Amino acid sequence: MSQLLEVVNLCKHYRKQLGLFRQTTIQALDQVSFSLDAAQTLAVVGETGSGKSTLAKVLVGIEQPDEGEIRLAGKAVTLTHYRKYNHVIRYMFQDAERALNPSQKVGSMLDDVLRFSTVLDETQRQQKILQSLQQVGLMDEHINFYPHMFSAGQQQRVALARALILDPKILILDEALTVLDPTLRAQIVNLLLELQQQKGLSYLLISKNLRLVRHISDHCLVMQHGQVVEAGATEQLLEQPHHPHTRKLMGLS
Ligand SMILES: Nc1ncnc2c1ncn2[C@@H]1O[C@H](COP(=O)(O)OP(=O)(O)OP(=O)(O)O)[C@@H](O)[C@H]1O
Repeated sequence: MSQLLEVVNLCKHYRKQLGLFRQTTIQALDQVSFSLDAAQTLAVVGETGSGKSTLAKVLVGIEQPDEGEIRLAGKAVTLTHYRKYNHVIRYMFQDAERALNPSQKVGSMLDDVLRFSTVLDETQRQQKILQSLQQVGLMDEHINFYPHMFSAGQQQRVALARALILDPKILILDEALTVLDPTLRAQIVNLLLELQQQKGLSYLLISKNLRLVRHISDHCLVMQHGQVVEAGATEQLLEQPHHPHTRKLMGLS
C-alpha cells in the first residue's frame, strides 16, 4: 500500500544577487526524499537556512521545485491542480498574529477559504465555519471577532481552524508553536494530538525545539545545506545521533 505522502529527490535552488553584476546559487533543497504515513508526525529539524521552510513552501505549492516528485496516496501532484491538492496539505504559519488579516473578521476569513476552494453554498459554508471553530475550542460568537480581540493562544486556534477547514490530511506546522509561552504551547499541542487521534491527521512539524520534537513526532529528518543528513524514528535518532550536525543541534558537540 502506498504512503500518504512520498517526496522523491526534491530539488530547489534560488539565485541571490551579489552586488550589481554577480549572482550566486543557493541549493535550498538538494535531493530531499522521505515519506509520511497517515496519523503520523514527521519532524524536520536543522539550523537556520538548512531548507526547512523551503520544503514546506514546495509541499503546499507556494514555491515550485526544480526537480523531484511529490506523491499523495501514490499519485504525483503538480501545481496545475493546486486547488484540488490544497485541500490535502495545509500550512500553518510561524506567527499566527501576523498571518491573520487584522481588518477581517474571523468568519469572513474562514469564508474566503471555503469560497476559493469549495463549491459549498452560503448555508453550508456557515455550518462548516462554526464546526471548524468548535473543533479548535472556540465559540460561535467568535465569528464576529477581529484577530486583535483574541489572546495569543486563541489566535493560534483561529489559525488552526483556518488550516483545518478544508479537512486536510496533512498539516505543516512551520515553527507554529514557537511564539507561544510553555502553558499555551502545551494546550495547543494537546489539541493537535487530540485532532490527530480523532481525524487521523498527519503533521509535518518544523521546529528547533527538540523537546517538542521528541514529545510529538514519530520520525525525524535532520537537514543541513538543503540535504537530509540523518533520518529515522525520533526516539532512536535523538538517543543515538550519528551525524555531527544532529549532535550539534542537540548541544552535544
Ligand atoms: N526567496 C528566496 N530567495 C533567495 N534565497 C532564499 C529564498 N528563500 C530562501 N532562501 C535561501 O534558501 C536557504 C534555505 O532557506 P529556508 O528558509 O528554507 O531555511 P530554514 O531552514 O527554514 O531557515 P529558518 O530556520 O531560519 O527558517 C537559505 O540559504 C535562504 O537564504
